[in-house]
Amino acid sequence: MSARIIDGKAVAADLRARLAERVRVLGFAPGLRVVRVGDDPASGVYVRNKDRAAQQAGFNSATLQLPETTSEAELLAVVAELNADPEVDGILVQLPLPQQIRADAVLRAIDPAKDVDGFHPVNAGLLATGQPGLVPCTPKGVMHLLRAAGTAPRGARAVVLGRSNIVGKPMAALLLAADATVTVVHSRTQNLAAECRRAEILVAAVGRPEMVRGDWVAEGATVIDVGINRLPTGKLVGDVAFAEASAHAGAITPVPGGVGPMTIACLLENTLEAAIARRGLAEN
Ligand SMILES: Nc1nc(=O)c2c([nH]1)NC[C@@H]1CN(c3ccc(C(=O)N[C@@H](CCC(=O)O)C(=O)O)cc3)C=[N+]21
Repeated sequence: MSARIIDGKAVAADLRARLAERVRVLGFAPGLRVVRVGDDPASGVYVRNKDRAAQQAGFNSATLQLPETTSEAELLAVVAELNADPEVDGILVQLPLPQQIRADAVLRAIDPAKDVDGFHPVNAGLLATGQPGLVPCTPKGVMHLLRAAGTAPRGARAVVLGRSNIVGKPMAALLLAADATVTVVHSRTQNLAAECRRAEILVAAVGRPEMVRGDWVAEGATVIDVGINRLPTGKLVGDVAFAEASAHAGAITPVPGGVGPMTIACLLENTLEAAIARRGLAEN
């Protein structure tokens, strides 16, 4: 079998167009502020793509660039200012942060109502308990991709490879909320390949280039590759060996052009949701 390719770029463009239309109807520009400390290379492309997407969809978006030497207190002061600014609906502090700053302390300082990354413990807890809140962008984007691929989670065996707070855990919670039978596997799991081979939906989010081989993929499975790894050669690859996996999967996301663009579109979706909720508006 040769898998259908799930076109994340197209699904993201479609979502962004629908968000732009909702923003137009609402008649104001939702405010997004991204805070970047230092210049971690993983964040560079992301910040540029996000700024362009936000402007095009009618958002009021800006990136605050702080020096690598910024102290935790200084960053917390910036967050407090953004929390207090009525024009700001969404705040995102780029990770990773320099080592003198405790990421957990910063994430906890963001107003949960403006936490468009969905990383605040309040939003994580709301998701874990099945209550409405802001949901992390990457797993939210994966749910959109499954819908676009025609893969229904209900009753399906889903395996999530990776257990980070940013992707793995919220991904498992979303799949569970959508009635999948969810298994989370990780670096200490015995016989990873066999566990993955049981999956009808396989989400790879470990950050290890091409770790998932062809024989880890069940015939006809839907494979979602969250990894974005740059090889020493400069080539961008996912956590899945794409060519091998495509020989078994029914549908698969590419890297680039899969989950990455969805993360950005969902950041805008979250910012719009936050703007509507914070301002006490309803859409009709
Ligand atoms: N608080 C926080 N939230 C994040 O969501 C966050 C972060 N920090 N720090 C950095 C990572 C990285 N990240 C990406 C999102 C989209 C693409 C993306 O759109 N990639 C394109 C192009 C990639 C390329 O050409 O280099 C693609 O996959 O097709 C990449 C990377 C979000 N991150």
